[in-house]
Amino acid sequence: MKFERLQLRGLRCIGEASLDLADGFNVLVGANGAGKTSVLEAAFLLSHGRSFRSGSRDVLMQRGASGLSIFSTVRHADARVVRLGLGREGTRWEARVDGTDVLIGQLVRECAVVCFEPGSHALIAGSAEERRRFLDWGVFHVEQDFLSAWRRYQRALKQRNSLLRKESAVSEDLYGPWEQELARSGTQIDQWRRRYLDALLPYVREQASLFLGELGDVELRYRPGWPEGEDLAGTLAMQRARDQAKRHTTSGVHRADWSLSFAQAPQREHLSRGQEKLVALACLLAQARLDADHRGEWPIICLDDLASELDLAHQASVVESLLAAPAQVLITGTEMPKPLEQAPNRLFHVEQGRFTPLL
Ligand SMILES: Nc1ncnc2c1ncn2[C@@H]1O[C@H](COP(=O)(O)OP(=O)(O)OP(=O)(O)O)[C@@H](O)[C@H]1O
Repeated sequence: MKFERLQLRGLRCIGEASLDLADGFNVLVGANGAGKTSVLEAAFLLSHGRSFRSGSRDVLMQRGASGLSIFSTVRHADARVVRLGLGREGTRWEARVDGTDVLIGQLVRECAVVCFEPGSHALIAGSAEERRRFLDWGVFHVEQDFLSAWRRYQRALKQRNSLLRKESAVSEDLYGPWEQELARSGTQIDQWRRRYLDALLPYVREQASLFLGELGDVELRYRPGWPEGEDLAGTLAMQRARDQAKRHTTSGVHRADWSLSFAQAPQREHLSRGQEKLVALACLLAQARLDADHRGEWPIICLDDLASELDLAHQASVVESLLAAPAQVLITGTEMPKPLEQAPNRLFHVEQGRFTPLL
């Protein structure tokens, strides 16, 4: 899939801009603070409904502006075209698909964007929440019922936690239905995640051998969030007294995690900072490839400041693998990335939120 014309208004330093994007590599070059990353942020926002660099969408709105909007047509591999919009007027955020109001969460069904940026190494070095988010994004795209199971799980978790936090004693019977729901939806989510990681492993191996061949073979390990082999309903009932003391649910899929280990770097602490970034990139591109095989088209790939994140040889192998994909890529830099000097499909010079096409 690809963005055709990306139209932005009132986003950070961008007053108004319209970018006609090409099929392959779109390179945005400009000084620090010029507004390059803001374009990637807009692309990501249009697919995920959230920014990759700040928790709140509201900070994206240009200071003093009355509204923010992002529009784009997305052309799919089967030639289907959808028009996506996301914006805020006053205090309300709204999303549209082909002119019809939709929930912001529905945008992700229409358009997939994968983004590698300076914060991406958190996938390896950050909290388990980052890794669960990565995993669930992948599962969501292959398992139709994932979202509804996830919502049922979250609702039951909220209810059980609120029972655990009650000051006065509550009947133990009240826990039963919520624990059964947690076990039912949680066990389903657990199975989907394991299946997804099994499917992802060959893709991770392929990407990792390209970027990190010196580290040897890679394995993925999933930790479910409760003792392996135990039944979740039984664990929850058994741990109720402990959870009451802690005032929250300490076991379940919301506590799961996964990790990678390489033959030559069995623990994360064995990786250099640069290797952490490369592992994160290998995982993101592996997920993009799996997604491409599943839906028959590549997600849109955003690479923020690749030249300062990776050395030249690794930049070249990333570019080479994406040229072969083929994917639409949006890439930023203070200078033209060397491996793209010969052939960017489109080049924009960025200055103070304005975009000048040079190619
Ligand atoms: N809410 C806002 N309103 C107006 N301007 C903002 C707002 N938020 C951020 N900015 C400004 O917008 C610009 C954002 O730039 P962006 O991060 O896109 O730059 P960049 O070209 O990617 O820079 P770098 O190369 O330093 O990463 C910065 O100059 C920042 O000060």
